[in-house]
Amino acid sequence: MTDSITIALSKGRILEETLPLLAEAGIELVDDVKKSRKLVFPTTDPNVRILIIRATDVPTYVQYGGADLGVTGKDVLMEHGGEGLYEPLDLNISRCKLMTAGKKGEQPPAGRIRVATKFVNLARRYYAAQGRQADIIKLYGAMELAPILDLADEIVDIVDTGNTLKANGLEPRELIDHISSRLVVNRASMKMKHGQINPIIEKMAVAVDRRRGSGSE
Ligand SMILES: Nc1ncnc2c1ncn2[C@@H]1O[C@H](COP(=O)(O)OP(=O)(O)OP(=O)(O)O)[C@@H](O)[C@H]1O
Ligand SMILES: O=P(O)(O)OC[C@H]1O[C@H](OP(=O)(O)OP(=O)(O)O)[C@H](O)[C@@H]1O
Repeated sequence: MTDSITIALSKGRILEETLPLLAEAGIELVDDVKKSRKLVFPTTDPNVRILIIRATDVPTYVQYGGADLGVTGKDVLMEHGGEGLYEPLDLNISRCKLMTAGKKGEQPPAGRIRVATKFVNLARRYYAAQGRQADIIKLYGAMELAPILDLADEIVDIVDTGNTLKANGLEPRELIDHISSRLVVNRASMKMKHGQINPIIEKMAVAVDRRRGSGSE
């Protein structure tokens, strides 16, 4: 029997950068996602469908089996914790850095530090590992405003070109980790549906290697 496979993706850069890799595994969207209000999409493989959900929800859907596979940033995975998930493949897409940042020319306080971020769990772990006392303030976006409005001394956020920090009078401080997007797999699905999931992983791995080799990332 052929099981059906559900893949969770998020709109935006992850969707755009994952679709060419899935195409090399024979999985292509039939509809134009941008023009649709649907959340579940059929693909050219009758046994595979794609869910379009919020980036931060991808690990949760895969953990609880709502999706068998998903693609998510390492930052989101670090924040989620990774329970119930296999992480078999670094897709080498949506690359960026997870950093601390603060007001340009300002030093972080010597004692307790106030940190604004949407990554509260990973920020807590990071400052604890540094032996620094930190009050973590949860925000859902526009973290760059927090130091300017004196809500926080520092932020923990994604940095790519550094333009967003610069445009808001901030500068990067410490590198927490290099980030790229990962393929994640539900642990039970990996066992029960390995006959279908393994070939998808293998074909995507070949596509990732080829891109690395040709320098197109
Ligand atoms: N400027 C960037 N350059 C490269 N990669 C990035 C950049 N910003 C974020 N990413 C990576 O892409 C992933 C998805 O980011 P995206 O902006 O599409 O979603 P989001 O807005 O963070 O999610 P949500 O909609 O849940 O708030 C992030 O988790 C991160 O790994
Ligand atoms: O260093 P840069 O090249 O400026 O990129 C960093 C910005 O990119 C991301 O935001 P994005 O543009 O994805 O918008 P979002 O906040 O809606 O996710 C991230 O949250 C930073 O704000």
